[in-house]
Amino acid sequence: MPSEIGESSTAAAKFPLATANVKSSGADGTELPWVEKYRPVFLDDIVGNTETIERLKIIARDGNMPHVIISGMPGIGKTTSILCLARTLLGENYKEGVLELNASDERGVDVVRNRIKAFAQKHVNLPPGRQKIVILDEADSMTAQAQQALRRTMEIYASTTRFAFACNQSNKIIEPLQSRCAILRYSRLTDQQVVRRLKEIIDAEGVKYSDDGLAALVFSAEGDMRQAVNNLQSTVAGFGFVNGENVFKIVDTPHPTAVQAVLKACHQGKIETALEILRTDLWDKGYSAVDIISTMFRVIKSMDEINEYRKMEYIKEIGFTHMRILDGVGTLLQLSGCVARLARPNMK
Ligand SMILES: Nc1ncnc2c1ncn2[C@@H]1O[C@H](COP(=O)(O)OP(=O)(O)OP(=O)(O)O)[C@@H](O)[C@H]1O
Repeated sequence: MPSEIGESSTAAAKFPLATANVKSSGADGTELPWVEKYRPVFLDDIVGNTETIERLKIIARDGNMPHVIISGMPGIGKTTSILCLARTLLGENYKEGVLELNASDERGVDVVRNRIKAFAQKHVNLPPGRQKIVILDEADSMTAQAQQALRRTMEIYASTTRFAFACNQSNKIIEPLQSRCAILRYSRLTDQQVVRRLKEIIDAEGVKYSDDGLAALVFSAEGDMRQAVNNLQSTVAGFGFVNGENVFKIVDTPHPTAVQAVLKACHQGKIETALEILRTDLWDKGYSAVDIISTMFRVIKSMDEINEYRKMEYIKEIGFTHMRILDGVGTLLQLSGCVARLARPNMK
């Protein structure tokens, strides 16, 4: 079945680089995106979600992989974990033993009926206790009909073929498939985990950086490692030096210091100052209302000078304004109203 072999070789080509053994450029000499260059090769290299990764390591050691669904937000290592697991389980048989299909491939009912079934029927010599693996990335974007068509295939060929689904929302996977799989949920990576990985890459690439640059990368990534690494690479490519200012220029979101200044002024009851900063440092610079309000939400959570009760009140107000903005009223007046309401309880 040449098409399946072709498919898996593309997959194999996607992750050939161990952290300790990195190639710096692609086949045509262009520099690889760092997310690919530093994509973990072994389960040990994956940062975060320790307990779940430990479970995968046990499966990798004992073989007999169950059908699995790995769900969680984007960029936290779901696909990478499955690829590492498949590589550990199948070793040199990876090419013939894996069929990887992602959202860019056609994955309708016909593909399930023909291609996946043909792969499941294909004979591949694997070590004892190992099965072929079908990896369905972004499985939540498969139609319900295509998912239905998988039900029987998964059962009939279970002795020779196992399925691994990666998705953002496991509830978009139909119940019958969920009940056939072990469901592993990945959580957002912590700031420390993102920092750790970024520092490894920074050291390996000899990047010049400052601590506020690192903090800005972590702040803007919100636990998404792919985003953090991409922003790091873009900042290096654009400015050669990673500091807070450069990172926020690259990610094009409001600088948290400006947003913090607005919130501080509100907390001190200085409404004119708050409105002035809102207008000149944020709105006039072209940031959208959604960007400003969502940065407000993230900044306020980390402002220790505000007591918990007041913080909750502020968050409620910011939340209501966020809703109105999402409803379509993203004007300066809307934001100014929010700022006024935040400042009011603190005014004499
Ligand atoms: N936990 C992690 N440890 C180390 N690197 C990671 C981790 N998560 C993501 N990365 C980096 O981000 C890139 C993308 O990760 P991956 O494709 O596994 O994300 P994903 O969770 O499957 O996202 P999506 O839901 O968008 O498919 C990897 O190539 C790797 O460089």
